[in-house]
Amino acid sequence: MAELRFSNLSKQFEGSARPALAAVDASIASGEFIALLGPSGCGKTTLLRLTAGFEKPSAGRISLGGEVMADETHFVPAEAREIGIVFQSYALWPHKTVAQNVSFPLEVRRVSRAERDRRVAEALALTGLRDFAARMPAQLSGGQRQRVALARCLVFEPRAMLLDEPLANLDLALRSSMQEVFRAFHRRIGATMLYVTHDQGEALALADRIAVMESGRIRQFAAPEVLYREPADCFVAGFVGDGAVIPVRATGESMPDGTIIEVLGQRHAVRARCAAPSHVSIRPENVVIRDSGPLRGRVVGQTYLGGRFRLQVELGGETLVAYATRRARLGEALGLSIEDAWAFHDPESETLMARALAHA
Ligand SMILES: Nc1ncnc2c1ncn2[C@@H]1O[C@H](COP(=O)(O)OP(=O)(O)OP(=O)(O)O)[C@@H](O)[C@H]1O
Repeated sequence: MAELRFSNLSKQFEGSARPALAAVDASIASGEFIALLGPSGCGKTTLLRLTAGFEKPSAGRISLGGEVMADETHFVPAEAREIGIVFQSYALWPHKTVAQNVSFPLEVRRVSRAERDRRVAEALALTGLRDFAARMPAQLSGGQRQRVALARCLVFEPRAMLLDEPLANLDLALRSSMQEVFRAFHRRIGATMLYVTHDQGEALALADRIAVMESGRIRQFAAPEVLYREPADCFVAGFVGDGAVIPVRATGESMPDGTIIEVLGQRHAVRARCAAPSHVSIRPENVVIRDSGPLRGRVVGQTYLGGRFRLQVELGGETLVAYATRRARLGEALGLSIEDAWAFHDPESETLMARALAHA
């Protein structure tokens, strides 16, 4: 498996006013599991298709294992890149058995019969399909078909694997069991994986790092817990996870690992990496319900999540999200304090949020 690198990568489709990808820079280490996450039309599939070699970049470079796959002067065609692809639609041959489907990439590569049989058996064992070798795709469930697609991809030992919403066609229960299959599969073979998804739960559960995309750009590329705890801007704070994103006034007073801000009519100590934040991301865990808290809010919405309630609490024209262990009354007044929230500087926020909403 090989390192994958995008340098200043752009794609402008003919007749389109805005670039589908705008100067994307990112490096993916060998063996990393990366999720591309973002709203519809943000450029996820375009980045995957450029990596696969189905499209040519308008500018910039893609390299794999230090070799240039595409730039202004080079273009390695898709079939010569040795990249495996798993589509949402499975794309299996309906008239071939499971074993024949998995064997196909090896036949194309003129691998000997004995070696083919050995590698197909290994790929079927790895994906839990040993007992299904002789079945036809029509005799399989959606999850089993997707495992055939996975086996067919890994059988030729690709340099990287691209997965385009591979679980989007499956029902909720099957999705979570297939997530486990993907995770175990990645642990076993240590493949470099680029996984496109709309579903942030899936991205947070599976990926080593997530690239959050918006309008053809990567807004933040970080581990799931960093995206959640330390979003770089308003778009990421609003798109990943739950909670409120609120403009603040910086006081200029610093403290270890943070600063003091004014928000909701009070001063609050927050975590921050900049001296003058413009916004705060307040996750539900950051809102502590306590009678003695300095803030007073009113419950305007409530959802039972199983084990706890998700409350929407309005104060000062903003709506915070809090978790509670007991049911609240709509309209009930609660004392609150804000603890361990994260503040950041994002001058672009308003334009970005407007753009994202226009796409939603
Ligand atoms: N072949 C094409 N010709 C013209 N425009 C295109 C083409 N393919 C994609 N686009 C445009 O490029 C932008 C990015 O599209 P892309 O399919 O990469 O988004 P996406 O993030 O994968 O969206 P989704 O989650 O809906 O699949 C969109 O504005 C889309 O309309």
